[in-house]
Amino acid sequence: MAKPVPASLEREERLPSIGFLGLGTMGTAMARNLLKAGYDVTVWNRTTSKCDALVSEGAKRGVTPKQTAAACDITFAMLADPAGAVDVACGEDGAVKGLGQGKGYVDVSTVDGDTSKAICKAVRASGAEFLEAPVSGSKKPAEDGTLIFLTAGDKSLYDKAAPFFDVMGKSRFYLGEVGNGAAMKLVVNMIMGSMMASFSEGLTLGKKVGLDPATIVQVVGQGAIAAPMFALKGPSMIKGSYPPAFALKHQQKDIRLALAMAEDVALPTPVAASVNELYKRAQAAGLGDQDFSAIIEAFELDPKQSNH
Ligand SMILES: NC(=O)C1=CN([C@@H]2O[C@H](COP(=O)(O)OP(=O)(O)OC[C@H]3O[C@@H](n4cnc5c(N)ncnc54)[C@H](OP(=O)(O)O)[C@@H]3O)[C@@H](O)[C@H]2O)C=CC1
Ligand SMILES: O=CCCC(=O)O
Repeated sequence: MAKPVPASLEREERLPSIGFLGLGTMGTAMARNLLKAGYDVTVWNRTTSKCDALVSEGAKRGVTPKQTAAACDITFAMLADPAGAVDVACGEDGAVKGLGQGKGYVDVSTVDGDTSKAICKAVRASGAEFLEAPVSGSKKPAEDGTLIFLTAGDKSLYDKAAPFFDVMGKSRFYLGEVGNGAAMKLVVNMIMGSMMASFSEGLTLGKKVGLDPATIVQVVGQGAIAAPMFALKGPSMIKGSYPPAFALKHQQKDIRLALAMAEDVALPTPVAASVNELYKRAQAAGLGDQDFSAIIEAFELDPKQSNH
């Protein structure tokens, strides 16, 4: 559901032009909401055909991240992982080469703090401002404009980007220094990945001892451990169906980054460490592009099995 046209649009003042780099599951939905809100949006994706739909809906087509950033006031980036985020920001035709004084770069990818700080350094060296803003919420919240933005970095850019966050999301947090947004996101996803693994383990045990998995989902949904995630994913999990909203490979990346963050502060994380082994086992069995709820399959896989 598109949000109402911002009041500033009705005053016909020049609105900031927006670049959006990375049109995967999340980026496409987020950029579409900015377009629907009436903003001037230029999109770019490594696989260029993924831009076609939004261009047909009125977006401009960016040629490279550099050209896109040069043409826009504020550029968002929504990439798979640290390598992708660095490639797009700092690579051969990276966005940083198109940035400069008066421009802003908002990286909404889920990466580690060190990656975020490295991109921030390169962006600020161009004279532009930087904000990390990873999001909580998956495909449907991205489509519905109900994401939660976990931001950190240049406060003045946070203030400039606030109307865009409010089009794409339901809430936003400003967490101070660069790295704090990444840390908050990794903490939340470490918890979420462990919750999903525990839910999967319980469903598998219940099935083994003869319980009806659908009834387990119902009972869980009515008690103290009820969670929207279990209600959303449970019915398809028990049918062995895992339509990708949040790919298992990205959840494993997030847990891997969270474990590294814990290592940096010498904190033992036995739960996440064991859960990570399950995600790695599922990924080795070829489930990486399935939804992260496919983790349930890991309990019945041969630990030595690998499809790679
Ligand atoms: N899906 C979800 O529920 C959520 C995901 N996230 C995070 O958001 C980010 C994006 O997730 P999602 O949209 O699901 O991921 P997708 O896998 O759907 O999309 C990944 C995007 O990154 C691009 N990409 C990857 N590597 C590179 C590279 N080296 N150079 C240029 N572009 C690259 C892909 O381009 P191409 O199309 O060419 O492959 C694609 O546009 C991830 O960090 C994820 O952890 C955060 C919250 C929720
Ligand atoms: O990083 C993606 C997690 C998905 C969600 O927050 O529901």
